Amino acid sequence: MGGMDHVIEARGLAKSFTGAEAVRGVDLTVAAGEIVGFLGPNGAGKTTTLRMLTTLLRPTAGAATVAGCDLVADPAGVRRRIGYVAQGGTTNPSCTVMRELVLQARLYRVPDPHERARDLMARFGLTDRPIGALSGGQKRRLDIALGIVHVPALVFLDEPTTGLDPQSRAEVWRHVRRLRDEHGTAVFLTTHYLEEADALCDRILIIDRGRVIGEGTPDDLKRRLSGDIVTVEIDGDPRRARAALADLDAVREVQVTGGTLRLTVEHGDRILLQLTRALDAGGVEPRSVRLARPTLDDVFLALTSSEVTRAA
Ligand SMILES: Nc1ncnc2c1ncn2[C@@H]1O[C@H](COP(=O)(O)OP(=O)(O)OP(=O)(O)O)[C@@H](O)[C@H]1O
Repeated sequence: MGGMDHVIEARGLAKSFTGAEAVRGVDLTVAAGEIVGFLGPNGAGKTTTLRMLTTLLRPTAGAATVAGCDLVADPAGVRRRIGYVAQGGTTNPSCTVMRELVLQARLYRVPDPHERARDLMARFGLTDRPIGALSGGQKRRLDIALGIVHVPALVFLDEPTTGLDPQSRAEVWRHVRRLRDEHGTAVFLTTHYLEEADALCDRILIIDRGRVIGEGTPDDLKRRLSGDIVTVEIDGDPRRARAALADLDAVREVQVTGGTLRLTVEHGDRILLQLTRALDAGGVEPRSVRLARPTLDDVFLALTSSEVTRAA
């Protein structure tokens, strides 16, 4: 670990406010070009962690390297090298899109501010209008364009699609993916939408009560929870079906309800054929076989509510 392959490396990052430990020792790494989502219930410590990583809040303990600079020793270096898109943005409604982009480009000493502004407008599908006249989705796209005007290797997005309709949300996701795919930009984002984390993120960190309690790709997290669920409907004797499946290692659990078998399996996509062959061999004809994965909502609820039980 370490070196230029990681744009964030944090160890034991903590923040106490008088009377409250908001973040209690967070370790995290983000690789170059990675899209990482930070999820957690209200008050979990997401914003506090994000504010520490973007130098807006000084950690009480711990250390981090962000975009190659030491967070505590060189906050100005971190600020120059990262992009930060705050919740709700900070733009002036009477200013126009072009002017705002040019100003931001000048602020970051981008070589040709007008050229850069035009390029970003084309890329984010924006025309030059007063910012106050933009739709919610266009405004968010402008916020992101402003955050990356200086081509940072890492951009922080705080709840990038909160309040947007599904279509505008999908549009923002498409732009975030393009940032990564075309420019290798790493993205660290907070979100309350599990569907967003699932669709957009390479990796997810789940934080609760100031600690990271789960981490992995969306698929890893779902698999770790309970495996996949295969539902098999049969016409004949369910006992016969159960016996036919008894020798399959990948089947962890079988529940029978009438003519329906609900199997908990490892890697459902890989064993579907094996499963139907075993049924064939046992002389059982399935009427239907369906594969379903647990959703990220299931994972999130299981992790955060088990934490509550443990603490109680
Ligand atoms: N300036 C502050 N002074 C005192 N306590 C604070 C301060 N900022 C945050 N906290 C507390 O720290 C904890 C974590 O807050 P934080 O805003 O980081 O959570 P969050 O995960 O971002 O929540 P949300 O999803 O609601 O935005 C909360 O209990 C909050 O009340």
